This record gives sequence, structure tokens and C-alpha cells, in this order.
Amino acid sequence: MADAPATPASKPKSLRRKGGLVDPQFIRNFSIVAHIDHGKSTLADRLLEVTATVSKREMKEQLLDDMDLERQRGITIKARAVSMLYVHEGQEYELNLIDTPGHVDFQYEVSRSLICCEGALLLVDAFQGVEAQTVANAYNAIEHDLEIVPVLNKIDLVHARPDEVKEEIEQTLGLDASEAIGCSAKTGLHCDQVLDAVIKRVPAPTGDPEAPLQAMVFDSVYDDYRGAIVYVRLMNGAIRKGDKIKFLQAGSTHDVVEIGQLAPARTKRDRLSAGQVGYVICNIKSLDMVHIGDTLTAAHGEQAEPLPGYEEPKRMVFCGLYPSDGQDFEELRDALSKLKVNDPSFVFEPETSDALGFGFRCGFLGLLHMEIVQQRLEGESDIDLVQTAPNVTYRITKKDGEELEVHTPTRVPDQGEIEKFEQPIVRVSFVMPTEYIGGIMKLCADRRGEFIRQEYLSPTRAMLVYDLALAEVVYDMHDRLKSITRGFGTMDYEIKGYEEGDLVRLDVLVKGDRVDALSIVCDRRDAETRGRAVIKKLKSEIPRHMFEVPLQAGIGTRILARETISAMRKNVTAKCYGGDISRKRKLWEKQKEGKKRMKSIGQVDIPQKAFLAVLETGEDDKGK
Ligand SMILES: Nc1nc2c(ncn2[C@@H]2O[C@H](COP(=O)(O)OP(=O)(O)OP(=O)(O)O)[C@@H](O)[C@H]2O)c(=O)[nH]1
Repeated sequence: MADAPATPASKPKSLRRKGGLVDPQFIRNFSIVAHIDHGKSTLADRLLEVTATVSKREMKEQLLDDMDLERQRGITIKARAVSMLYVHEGQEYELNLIDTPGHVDFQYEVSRSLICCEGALLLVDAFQGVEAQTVANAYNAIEHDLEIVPVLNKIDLVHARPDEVKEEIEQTLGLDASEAIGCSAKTGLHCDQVLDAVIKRVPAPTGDPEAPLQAMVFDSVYDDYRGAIVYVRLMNGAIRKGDKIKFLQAGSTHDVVEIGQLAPARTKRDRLSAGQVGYVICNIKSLDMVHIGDTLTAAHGEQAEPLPGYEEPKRMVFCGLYPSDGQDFEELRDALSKLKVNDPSFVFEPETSDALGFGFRCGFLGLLHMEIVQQRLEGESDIDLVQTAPNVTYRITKKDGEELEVHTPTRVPDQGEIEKFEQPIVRVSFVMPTEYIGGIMKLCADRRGEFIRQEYLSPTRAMLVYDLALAEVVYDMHDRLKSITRGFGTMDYEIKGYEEGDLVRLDVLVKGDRVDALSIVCDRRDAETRGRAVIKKLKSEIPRHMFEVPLQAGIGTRILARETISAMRKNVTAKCYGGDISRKRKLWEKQKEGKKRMKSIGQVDIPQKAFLAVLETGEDDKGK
């Protein structure tokens, strides 16, 4: 367990130098990298408890995941930093745990957080073993030159297999796992050893507290009362309340109103110096002015060099969001603007669709990010939304030399005008029990994946690496992987770049009218199968009308698939014979509710679900 609290007789040596600056040699900055559900948040909670940063009574489960939504989904979305004091062999240390999001959509944030650390705990579930994100996150940490401390979690489980998992770590990552610490984040067993290992194995930061201020912005959150709260890691120099500071990338200068650390609540400090991690508040009224990865320095006097590599986060997935009721357009704009204040990586712009009216095209870092934004929208406003199917960003060079970045299939020019049609390609790693290798290979082959390599992690588990079009991955790759491997497979991907493809725009016509929200971009060779599948799905989703509704899919004027919804008079109250008017009313009410989620195109009512018909790949029809 933790060292006993200091008594006057055994007062630990302070980590401060004369003059009050914290001596960098007594600071350790580290993060925990892990595959989802391997216990990162639980371990973070335990470390806070062992260091008495939070008492058991105060300990709400998974303190670091403080957003409601994160708690619901059990996924750490935004990076956070907590400072803990810990006494090791009579010396006081400041341990800063920088929490990183584990999901690929937030890769840029992960990368910025890792720059702020000197070491990382590589947390692996001692039963599940190494998974796709374990590998991806570990490589990421190795690339950032971090000292990696392997930790096997959940050793309390009867089926834990620590020795095999150690071997998997050595085999896949080439790390020495002989001294890996076995712990249980749930019971607290050996969690103190984890902290001792952090102190012994993670190097101290090397910054100079006397040099000009240079700090990395690795996260920010928006607070309604205080404005933007900027999380920084000081590389060099010091910062005090009242200082004038400058963001080098954004070029803006501000007065520092408050500085402090998270312990884990915001705790004011007089100053922060090289090696430390904390927050800065400057009354900044919009998160748009704060860029993750930016460098903070002094506004006057000697300025520091910008830290390497600021990047705009890349939005790879787009979809349209439309209010079901056109009246709600302004309300939706307000809701989206409010969301953006807290999440600058999300973008939106107004767009009109013949089918859906006025709405917004929204850009996300990835599919999970999209889901999260939608859930927040639904949770925070009660606008009834229609969402179009997600698509990726294409690059098109036209014959007249014009270059376009296209976020929506409707904007794809006609085939005859296109010289070059490019799409994003990702490198995907799958980790799974060996018996499913065949299934995954088939899935990737069907999606025109390019095989890169296969590795055995242990006699029973393997890793497959493929290059695939991002468009093939964003739709349902994860779901298919889970179903093929009965839940035992995991995947992760990184963007490789753009490559030319044989792509076409496939249009859908409902009763002769092209429905722009139903257009998709796909590989020419898949167009017919996709077209058939979409039409078939639409047929099952669109209710019968009092007239025939022909459905067609095609490229340009060439029709590839056709179905017809036959006419019917729908009399839903017919079965309520007898005169019970209240039952009839209930049915009518229900119908009205259903109508709200519909869009009328021409004379045809299309339910919201039908707009997702474009996700149909037609693979099921091929007998898979
Ligand atoms: N038996 C056992 N269960 C554990 C242990 N540590 C974590 N768990 C459980 O594993 C599950 C996942 O733990 P989390 O801490 O939420 O995992 P995480 O890695 O933070 O997950 P994300 O935040 O989704 O990335 C929870 O149900 C925990 O209760 C452990 O040492 N032993």
C-alpha cells in the first residue's frame, strides 16, 4: 500500500528547491496506454487513491471520465491530467498522470498528450492479452521515445494468464516484459508497485525552469464561467498569475488570470515551472482560439521556439444533419455552435438538399466522434434530426484542372468531367484468435484490401495487416469483425494517404426524382450490387402509398437496379372495429409521431431510417 502519511518525525524531503520552484528531478510525467476496457480508468482511480489524492469516500468510480457521456459509454474521450504527490523512500515526488483517449479517432490528441510525458504504463489485460489498440498505442508511445513500463492488469481473474501475455508483449512489441508488474486495478493489489516503477523507471523531465517560457498545449475545455481552460505541460521556464502570454500558432496574447493543477479538482498555484503539468485560465471566450499542439510562451522579453508539429485535426468522416421540421433550422444551428465551443475538432457548414431542405454538413474525426456528437445533440436539445449516411472526404481533379475536396457525394461532378478520383486509404491491423484468420482475410479481400503482413503473437493469436479504403472501413468493418470473430477480434487503423480509385457516384431515384441524400460514391465494380441492395432496403423501409412508387439506382443515366412499391390504401384503424374511439385516437397519434421522422420527397414519404439504406453493401446477398 501507499507509504504511511508523513509524521513530523519522518518528514519527507520536499520536492521544491530554494525559492519554491519544483525541482524537475522529482517530477514524473506519464500516461497509461491500453486497449479499450483493459482497465485504464480503473487503474487511474486506484493510483489517485494510493497517493491519497482522493480519499476512498470521495472516490466516485472512474473519476477521470467526468463527462456524462463518457461515463455512459465507458470510453475516455478527452485527455485529462491529474497531479499526485507521492512519497518514495523519504522523498516527495509530483506524479502527473496524463490520461489519453484510447480511440483512433482521437489519435492527434493522443499524440500531443504523449509529447508531454517521459514514460507510459502499457496496461494489458492479463486475460485478454495484447489487442489491436495495445499494439497501436504502444508503437505510438515508442515512437515518442517514451520509457514503457508493462503492467498486467486483472490478475485477480481466475483465468488470467500473465506468463503468456508477457510473451505476447515481447513477441509483438519487442519489449522486455520480464519485469512487468502484475496488478489488479479493481482490488488495488500491487498498485503501489506501479507507482514505485513510475518513479524508478520513468526519466525525470529535463527542462530548465530559468529558461524562457515554453509550454505545450495538450488539451482544453470550455467552462461557461471561466472561458477556455487550457492544459499545458511546461517544457522550459515558469509561469505566474498576471503574466502576459502568447500562443505562437494562434498569434494571440492574453493575461494569465489563474494557474493551477488538477488534484483532481482545479487547485490554484502561484506558479508552474519546467516539467510541471497544469492549467491556465486567461478569459478566452472561445475554444476556437486555442489549438491543441500550440506552444505557449511569454508575450514580452525572450520568446521560446515553437514546439514541433502543430497540425489541424483532420476530419475524415462527414454526414448531413437536417431538422425533421424545417422550422427548427436556427435552433439546430445554435445547438451545433454550442457543441463546437467545447469541441473544436468538429466542424459544420450550412447545406441544402432537395430532399431534406436546409441543414448542415458536419465533419468528424471518425465514426465514433460522429456518434458522440449526435448523442450530445440529442441529449442537449430536443430537435428531431434526420441524419444522412456517413461518407469520407474525396479528392477530385477535373479535366479542366480544377481540384476539389468533396465531403458529400452530391458534389461529385458528372463522370465525364472527372480526370482523377482519389480516396483516403488506411492501414488496418486486426488481432484475433488464429481460427478466424480465414474469415478476416475473406472480409478484406471482398473489400479489395491489399494484404500487407501476418504475424503470430502466440500459438493461438495472430495479427493481420491490410491496406483498405477508409470508406470500406467506416461503414461497418468493426461490426463485421466482431461478428466474424464472435467478439474476439479487435482492429485499429491509421490514415496512410490518398490513392486514385475507380470510383463512381451512384444515384437513387424515387418515383423518378433523384434523391440527393441517397447518392453514394463506390467502386465501379461494386455499383450494381450496392445499387440492388440499397433499392431492396429502401423498398422495405418506405411505407406503401396510394400510388405506385418506382425505385431506381444508377450511374448517370444508366439504371442498374429497379424495384416498385405497389400501391395500397393504408387503413390502420380498420382493425379497430367496434367504436372504441380512444384506441383509434391512440393509433392516429402514433402515426403522427411516425410521420415526424419522415421526409416528403415529391409525394413520397420517406422515413428517416431509409436514409441509412445506403449503408447496405449487398454482401449479405452474396451469401456471407
Ligand atoms: N476483475 C477485474 N476487473 C477489472 C480490473 N480493472 C478493471 N476491471 C474492469 O474492466 C472493465 C473496464 O475497465 P475500465 O477502467 O473502464 O477500462 P478502460 O481501459 O478505462 O476503458 P475505456 O475508458 O473504455 O478505454 C470495468 O468493468 C472494470 O471494472 C481488474 O483489475 N480486475
